[in-house]
Amino acid sequence: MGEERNFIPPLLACIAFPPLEKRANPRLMVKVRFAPSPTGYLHVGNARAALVNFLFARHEGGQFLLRLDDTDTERGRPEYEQGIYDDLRWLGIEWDEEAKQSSRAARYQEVAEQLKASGRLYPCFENEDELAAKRAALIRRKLPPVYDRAALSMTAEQRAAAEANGKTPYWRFKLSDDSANWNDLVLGGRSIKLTTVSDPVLIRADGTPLYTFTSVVDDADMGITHIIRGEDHVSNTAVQIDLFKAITRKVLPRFAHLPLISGGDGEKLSKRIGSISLKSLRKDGIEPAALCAYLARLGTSKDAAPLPLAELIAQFSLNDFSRSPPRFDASQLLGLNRKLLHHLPYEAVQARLPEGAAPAFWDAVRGNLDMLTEARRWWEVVHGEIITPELPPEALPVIKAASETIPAEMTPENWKGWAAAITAVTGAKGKALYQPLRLALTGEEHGPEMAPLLALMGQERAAKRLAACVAASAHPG
Ligand SMILES: Nc1ncnc2c1ncn2[C@@H]1O[C@H](COP(=O)(O)OP(=O)(O)OP(=O)(O)O)[C@@H](O)[C@H]1O
Repeated sequence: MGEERNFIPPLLACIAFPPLEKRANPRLMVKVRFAPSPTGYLHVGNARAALVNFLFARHEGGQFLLRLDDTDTERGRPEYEQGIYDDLRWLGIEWDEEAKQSSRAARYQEVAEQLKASGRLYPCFENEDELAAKRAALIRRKLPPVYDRAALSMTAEQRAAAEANGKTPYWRFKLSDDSANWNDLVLGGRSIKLTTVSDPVLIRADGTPLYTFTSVVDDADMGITHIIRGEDHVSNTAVQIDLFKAITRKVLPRFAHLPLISGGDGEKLSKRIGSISLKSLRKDGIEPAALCAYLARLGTSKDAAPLPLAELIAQFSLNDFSRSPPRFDASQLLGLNRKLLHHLPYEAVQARLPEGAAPAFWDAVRGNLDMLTEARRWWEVVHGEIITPELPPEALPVIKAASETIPAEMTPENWKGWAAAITAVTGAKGKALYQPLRLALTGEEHGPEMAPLLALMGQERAAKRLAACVAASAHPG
């Protein structure tokens, strides 16, 4: 883990975090966790949960734990696990500690035995059909479909008889008769009467523990002080608070439930169906810093701004989050990506530019990129080949005059004088002058400023392109 913790993506290498021990006040140590299941590649909703936990931890000088909920052996896969590490590192999210639920089976077993001994975990034998029939009967009587605890009143003989008949019990947690109250740091005050909730199943008939249980045991054991997660977990919270009190005397963690992000069309995101994954955004050329800046402010009262991670940490507050669910807006993310690229120094992108690209190239093109991958196209324009365009007859005099007046050396300063010389020969100005020239020299209608591009392209290449354009336009097809 040592090496992994020190990994800082090149883009963020300029931002130094003080070592944890210098920031932390052990008495008030905040500790949060991001607990994804490796059942698919992280999507933007998961990334937001991870980022908000990370920003909160760093803002408070606390610790950030990455905990893999890897008990779903059917859907979990090693490549998804690797994907989680890769995606978080790509975003610049470092974790201080790592845990895996798959290695904690003995501990879950131990806590389950304690709950059984105290009578809070009881065996049940009803199958799905029997439970569905009970629920339907309650609904017909207009009563809430809460489990009737029939299994709790079984005698030892009845249990033994059920097991002798080949039934294996699964285990429910006996909820208390109280209310679970919490002051949600995003949603506000919440109170849920536990008598309106069914006793949750914590252990399946095959002995494997369920998320509701493992998550509480881990949060208690690992000293989590704040549980920041998506609103999809809010229905678990009342039960988990009761369970937490049953297994430990520790202080309850605080809760913050963030409204879920929906897709561009309002659809629900899911790892399992591969919604807007970080992997695909990375492949599309989105900068991790742009995604962080976008997600840090999504669903908050603040406007998105292309801020570096250190600034997002400094300005972070859970109070900024609104209670309404935000939508993922790809065009806003792209806008931030663009703004961010414009300000990135050469050193931050050098490794991802085409081989041989120097600072002058980056300075010439960066103002014109939506994504860094587009730099390759401009590299071709200045150092490679373009498709020679065919121009309409009225544009030909400009190109011919350009060929005749081309300066012996192509420097950024020569561009204005050259354009004036073409005007003097043809009378063409403004769009009538610049449009055909740009097309003939770059093959593109729009792009970065011509002066630095031409200097990079060089006199010889420019002259060849003008000649080829004259030939192609004079003999179209
Ligand atoms: N659309 C979403 N918006 C914001 N947070 C989300 C969204 N979906 C999941 N999360 C949060 O991401 C974290 C990781 O959750 P989890 O691994 O269960 O993801 P998931 O996408 O719901 O997975 P799956 O599709 O496999 O059920 C949790 O805190 C969860 O609340």
